[in-house]
Amino acid sequence: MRFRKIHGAGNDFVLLTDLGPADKREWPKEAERLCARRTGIGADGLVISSRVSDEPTVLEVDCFNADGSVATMCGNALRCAAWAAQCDQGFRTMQLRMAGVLHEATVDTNSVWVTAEVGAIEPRVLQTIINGRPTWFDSAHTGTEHVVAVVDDVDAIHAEVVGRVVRHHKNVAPIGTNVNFVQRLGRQALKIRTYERGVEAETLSCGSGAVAAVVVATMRGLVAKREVTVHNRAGEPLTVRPHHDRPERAAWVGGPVTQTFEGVYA
Ligand SMILES: N[C@@H](CCC[C@H](N)C(=O)O)C(=O)O
Repeated sequence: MRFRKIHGAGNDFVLLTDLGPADKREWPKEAERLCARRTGIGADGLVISSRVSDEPTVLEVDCFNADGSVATMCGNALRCAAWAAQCDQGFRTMQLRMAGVLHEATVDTNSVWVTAEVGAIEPRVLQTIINGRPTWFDSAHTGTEHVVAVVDDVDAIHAEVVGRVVRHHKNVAPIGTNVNFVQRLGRQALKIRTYERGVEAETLSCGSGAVAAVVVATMRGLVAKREVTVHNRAGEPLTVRPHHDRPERAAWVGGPVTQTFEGVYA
């Protein structure tokens, strides 16, 4: 089967497009196999994208985390799928459906933008000690579960260790959560580190996490209700801006997409 290895601002995926009817597999197991860093292709997730409508252009996009669990929203996977549709078929604007939710997408020269739905925001859902300091996390649903802590210095945090503890915290059981540590850099800039559920590790960037970070930072009055640049571990920032028509309910997230290589696997 042909695949693309592709990343959205450092969040990397194995991407399969327009599979034929014979290409049926047990996708959760396949995701685990393909995403394995040592024995597979290596990725944070497996993404399967198929065109289901021409007018308007609609892609059905499924995303599995590296452990085989289903991601109900993955901003970077959507951005990668939109990039590939532009590359293969020339579409610059399209809709993408993931887990039953329609997202808009626009492919510009240097950035691919998709929309994320903003749901419930809950302040202070859980607390943990970080570097000796009690630290609160707020939750923001951006198509999937995220908690966000605002801290002084994201680089001083052992994101992998604290992230794993918070991801399993009793207040977010049983489904758990993605965990974001955010530092304010100014009225329109944040720095972020994200521990991803389903990858069970820190990833280099997370689209829905960037939106959650901006939603929480806006609620706390730390950033302006405008475009915010979110600096991540990849050094390839994502930009989050309020949706023009539904600023409280949706946001655009945009940034680079890079294809690393293509291949064939058995
Ligand atoms: N990296 C993604 C989020 C992926 C989903 C997450 N791991 C989950 O299962 O909730 C993004 O770019 O949004």
